[in-house]
Amino acid sequence: MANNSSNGVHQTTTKSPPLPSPLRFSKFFQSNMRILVTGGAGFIGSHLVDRLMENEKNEVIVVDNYFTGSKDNLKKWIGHPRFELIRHDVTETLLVEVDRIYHLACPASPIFYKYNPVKTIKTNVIGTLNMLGLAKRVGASRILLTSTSEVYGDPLVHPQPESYWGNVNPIGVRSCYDEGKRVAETLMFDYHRQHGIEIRIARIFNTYGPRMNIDDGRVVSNFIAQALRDEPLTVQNPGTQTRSFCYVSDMVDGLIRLMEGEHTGPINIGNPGEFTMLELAETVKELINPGVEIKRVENTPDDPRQRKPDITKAKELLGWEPKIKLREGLPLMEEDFRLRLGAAKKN
Ligand SMILES: NC(=O)c1ccc[n+]([C@@H]2O[C@H](COP(=O)([O-])OP(=O)(O)OC[C@H]3O[C@@H](n4cnc5c(N)ncnc54)[C@H](O)[C@@H]3O)[C@@H](O)[C@H]2O)c1
Ligand SMILES: O=C(O)[C@H]1O[C@H](OP(=O)(O)OP(=O)(O)OC[C@H]2O[C@@H](n3ccc(=O)[nH]c3=O)[C@H](O)[C@@H]2O)[C@H](O)[C@@H](O)[C@@H]1O
Repeated sequence: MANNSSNGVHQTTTKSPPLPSPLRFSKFFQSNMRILVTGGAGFIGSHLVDRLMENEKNEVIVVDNYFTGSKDNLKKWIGHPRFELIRHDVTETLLVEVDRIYHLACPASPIFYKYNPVKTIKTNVIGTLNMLGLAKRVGASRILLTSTSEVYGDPLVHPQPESYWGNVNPIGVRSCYDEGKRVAETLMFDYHRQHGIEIRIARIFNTYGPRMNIDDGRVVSNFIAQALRDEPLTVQNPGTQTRSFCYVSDMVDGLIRLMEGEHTGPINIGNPGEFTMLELAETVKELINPGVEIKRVENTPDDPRQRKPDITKAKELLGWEPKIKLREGLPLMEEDFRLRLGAAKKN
C-alpha cells in the first residue's frame, strides 16, 4: 500500500519489486552490474558513461537514436569488452537483461525539442513507458529518470523546492517537453506504486560542460561558440531572466548518488548560483573574448523568467552539493570548444 505525503515527494510503496529474470542468475552470466543508459551518446549521458565505465564491475549498454547525440562522444569506449552501443529509438520496445536503467533519452535543447514536438512528447511518454516496462519485465533493480526544472514551468515560487507543483502552460510550444516530463514522472510513480518498481527521479537544472553540441542552441554553448567565433553574444530579451548553471561532472556525481541512495525523489540536482542572461554574457565576454559585442535579440514564447534550485534535499538525503563554480566551469568548456572549432587562444 502506498504511504502518501503532500506533493508526492515521499510517496513510497510496500510492494516487492519484480524479480530479475532467471537469465541474470545463469552461470553463463558474469556477476557484473549491467547498466543501461538511454541517451548515452548525448551530452550528460556520455559523461555518465565515462564515470560508470571507471568501475570495473560495471557493464554499460547505451541505446541512442543519435538525434542530438553522437558516437563521437563515446569513441573511447567503442570496442571495449564491458561496453555495448545500440542504435535504437526508445519509442520502440526494447528487451535487454539489465540491473539498472539510467533513462536520459530525450532532446534537451529547446530548439531541438520544439523541432518535432510530437516526437518529443512520444519520447517522454512512450519512451518512459517502454523503459518502465523493460524494468518490470527483466526485474531491473532500479530505474532513474532525468526529469527537469522545466516541470516548474515559469515558477511563481523562488527558489524552487521539490514540493512546488509548478506553473506550466499545457498548450504552449514548450509543453511537449515540460508536460512530457511531468507525465514521465507520473508514470514512474505509478509503476512504483502499482508494480513495486524501484524508481529514482532527478530534476536537473541547466547543466553545461564539454561535449555540448556546438550549435546546440542552449545559452552557455551559444555564448561560448559566439565568443570564439568573434560573433555577437545573443542575449534574448529582457536579459534579466535568470538561470542556475551546473557543471557536468557535478551533475553526474549527483545522478549516481541518487541512483545508489535510498530515496525515490524527485530531487533537484543543480547549482544554486543564479545569474541573469546579461550577467552570463558579461562573464563569457570577460573570460573568453573581451572585444566581443553583446547584442539583444527577441525571446521565444513561455521562456521562464527565473530559475534556481532549492537543493536542501540533495544535501540532506544524498550528501551532494555542486563543487564547480561558473567561473571555473566556463574555461573548461572553452578549452573543449576551442579544440573542436579549431580556434587557437589569442595571446
Ligand atoms: N542538460 C541540461 O541542462 C538538462 C536539464 C534538465 C534535464 N535534462 C535531461 O537530461 C537528459 C540528457 O540531456 P542532455 O543535455 O545530455 O541532452 P542531449 O540532447 O545531449 O542528449 C539526449 C540524448 O538522447 C538521445 N535521444 C533523443 N531522443 C531519443 C529517442 N527517441 N530514442 C533514443 N535516444 C534518443 C539523443 O540522440 C541524445 O544522445 C535529457 O533527458 C534531458 O531532458 C538536461
Ligand atoms: O534545466 C532545465 O531544466 C532545462 O533547461 C534548458 O532550458 P532553458 O533554460 O530554456 O535553456 P536555454 O535555451 O539555454 O535558455 C536559457 C536562457 O537563455 C536565454 N538565451 C538562450 C540562447 C541565447 O542565445 N541567448 C539567450 O539569452 C533564453 O532566453 C533563456 O532565458 C534546457 O535546454 C532543457 O533541456 C532543460 O530541461
